[in-house]
Amino acid sequence: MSARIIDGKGAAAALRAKVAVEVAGYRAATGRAPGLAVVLVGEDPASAVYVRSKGKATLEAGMLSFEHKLPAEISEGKLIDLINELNSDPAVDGILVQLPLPDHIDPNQVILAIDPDKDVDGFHPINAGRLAIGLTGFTPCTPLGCLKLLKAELGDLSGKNAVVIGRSNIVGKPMAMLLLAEHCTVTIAHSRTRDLPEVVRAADIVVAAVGRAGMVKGDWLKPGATVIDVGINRVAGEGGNSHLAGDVDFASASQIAGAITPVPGGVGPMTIACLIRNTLVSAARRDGFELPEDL
Ligand SMILES: Nc1nc(=O)c2c([nH]1)NC[C@@H]1CN(c3ccc(C(=O)N[C@@H](CCC(=O)O)C(=O)O)cc3)C=[N+]21
Repeated sequence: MSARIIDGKGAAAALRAKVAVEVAGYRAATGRAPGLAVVLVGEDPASAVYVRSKGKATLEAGMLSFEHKLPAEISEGKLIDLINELNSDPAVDGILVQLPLPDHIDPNQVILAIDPDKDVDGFHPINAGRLAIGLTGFTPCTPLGCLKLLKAELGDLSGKNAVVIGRSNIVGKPMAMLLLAEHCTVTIAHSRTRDLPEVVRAADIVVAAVGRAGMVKGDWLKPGATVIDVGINRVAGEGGNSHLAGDVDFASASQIAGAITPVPGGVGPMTIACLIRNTLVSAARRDGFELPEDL
């Protein structure tokens, strides 16, 4: 084991503490607390767990949490009615609709209904466009968390070769945009990439977001590379047990990488910390309350 283990859990706790300090200042200045509305449709147990930890983190930061639990059978129209109410509710600074949604609801229609200036997930096309052209908006929480870990580890990223494996709207594409804005040379690899191991071997920075447990092996890595593992895969073990595994084969990768995030305890906790951060940013923008540059 030669790699440094990047402590995402610790970094997330530190970010949440910084946010809490700023929330206190915001409340003192404005007489109100930032509010996050989380909408959960149906009873998916994994989603229920995430929603609970988001609610807890929101309250711990001194913000208000509004949870809306809707039955799986709710129509797309009724869900959008709720979003419209939240859009015009002055107590709500951020709106998050937990994905995935049931099959009869088109997630694109739902995301389009969210006021872009309350879209703390950064999933609305307006925010994707703002990110792409360098305007102020909201950056999706998982890639933002990855970027914060990378900058804490490496400092200036300018000129580095970065390979993002995965091209989702939620992680891969916005991650590539963020790294480009940091002046990296960015390659987006995906399931049809030819000779992926060779592509990855050129990278100083590897962000793996493919959803396949253990896919990225140690011998794919340039020695000393910084590896950010976004994967959260539940893997069946012996005796009906299961555990979480990343997209990177940690045992082999940690022999070669310079630094690597663990799963759990890496990117996941940063995602939630960045959601809290984005909610405060939303509230602060509405009131012209100044936040530290680097929050
Ligand atoms: N609109 C929307 N926004 C999201 O941000 C969103 C979503 N929908 N749907 C589901 C995914 C997943 N997600 C996670 C957040 C934190 C952890 C996390 O903290 N994971 C812990 C482990 C948790 C465990 O033990 O299960 C860790 O990696 O250490 C994981 C996953 C946010 N998501």
